[in-house]
Amino acid sequence: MDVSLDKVAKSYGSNQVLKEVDLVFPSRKFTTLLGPSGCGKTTLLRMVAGLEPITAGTIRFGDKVVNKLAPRDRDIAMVFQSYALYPQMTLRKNLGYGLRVRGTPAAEINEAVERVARILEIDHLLDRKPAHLSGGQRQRVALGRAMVRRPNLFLMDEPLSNLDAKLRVTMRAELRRFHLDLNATTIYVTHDQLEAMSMSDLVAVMHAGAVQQFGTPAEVYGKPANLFVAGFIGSPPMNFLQGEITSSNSDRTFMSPTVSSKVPEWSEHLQTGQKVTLGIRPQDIEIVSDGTPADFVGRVWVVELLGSEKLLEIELDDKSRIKVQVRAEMDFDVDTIVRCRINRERAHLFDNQSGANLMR
Ligand SMILES: Nc1ncnc2c1ncn2[C@@H]1O[C@H](COP(=O)(O)OP(=O)(O)OP(=O)(O)O)[C@@H](O)[C@H]1O
Repeated sequence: MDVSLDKVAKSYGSNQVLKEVDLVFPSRKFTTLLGPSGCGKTTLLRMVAGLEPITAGTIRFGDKVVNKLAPRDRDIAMVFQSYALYPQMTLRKNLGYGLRVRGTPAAEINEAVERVARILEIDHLLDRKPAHLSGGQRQRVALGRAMVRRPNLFLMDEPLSNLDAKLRVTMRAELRRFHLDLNATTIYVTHDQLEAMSMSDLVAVMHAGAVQQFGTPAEVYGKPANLFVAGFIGSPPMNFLQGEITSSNSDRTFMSPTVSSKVPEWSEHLQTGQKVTLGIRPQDIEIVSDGTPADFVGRVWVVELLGSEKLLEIELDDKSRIKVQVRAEMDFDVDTIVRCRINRERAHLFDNQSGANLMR
């Protein structure tokens, strides 16, 4: 069942927190709403759940308009940041709660609870109470409670944000695996781009109450629609440089006071004199040896070891800095002068007025 939003908007008084949003969450896909705090992701999720009335537009589950449908009639399961388990109940009771209040026969509840507990590998804990569980185990119980009912739609709002960093990474893989096993339509909210990139089939990048780009993780990373998406996705983040397009003969070049880089031949719609921002990821800059043509030259300002890579911060003449990622074996002392080349097939140029990516 697809979930579709058609010009869905939300205002609190005069404060418009969601502009007209058009989105389709495809059936059986794991789709993430990703964006910084306050961009409206939770509000959007709560509107899909029916917990928040919509100001304008239409929400459909399949062909059915659900604008006025009460949450309990939408056949959804929600998992929140706070697990909201019942402390006085055992896990078995916690997991079965949703079925019990619907009057499901005891034998059926038991079977469903045990099936889900096996999938989540918490079957040996069923007689314990939540206080005697670790954070990760509690999180699984919260997920299990949502899974027991086999809902049409899973809605999850930052379910991993209360876990420590290591467990969060483990749970990311587990959630992805649950999704592959259950194949239920899932809408997931997070501000953590690594979480979104690692788990999702599709990502809607949101900013200021609007969807900036909707695509696969590879698309939003490799072909960011605008400056916001380019800066938000990717770690370490993309470098941005202000400059303009110049031409001589048939060549066009991005020029700034410190950087000069030829522009790919296929980027035909760029105008001479156009003010642009060049975006380049630290992985897409290479340090070249003396004598090789370079796009810029700078001084190593600081070196950070990231594990199998090193991140160099290079200071240019105008004191601006560019991050360059190299293999950890490569040695660079601070204050060394280095020559750098931009991989121009991977560079992006953004219009300074609209922020739109001119290279798409
Ligand atoms: N009940 C409310 N009344 C008034 N304004 C609200 C209400 N709920 C949310 N807002 C405002 O709507 C905007 C979007 O909030 P929302 O919680 O959807 O953002 P978010 O992207 O989920 O952020 P976060 O990750 O911090 O929860 C914020 O500016 C918030 O202050």
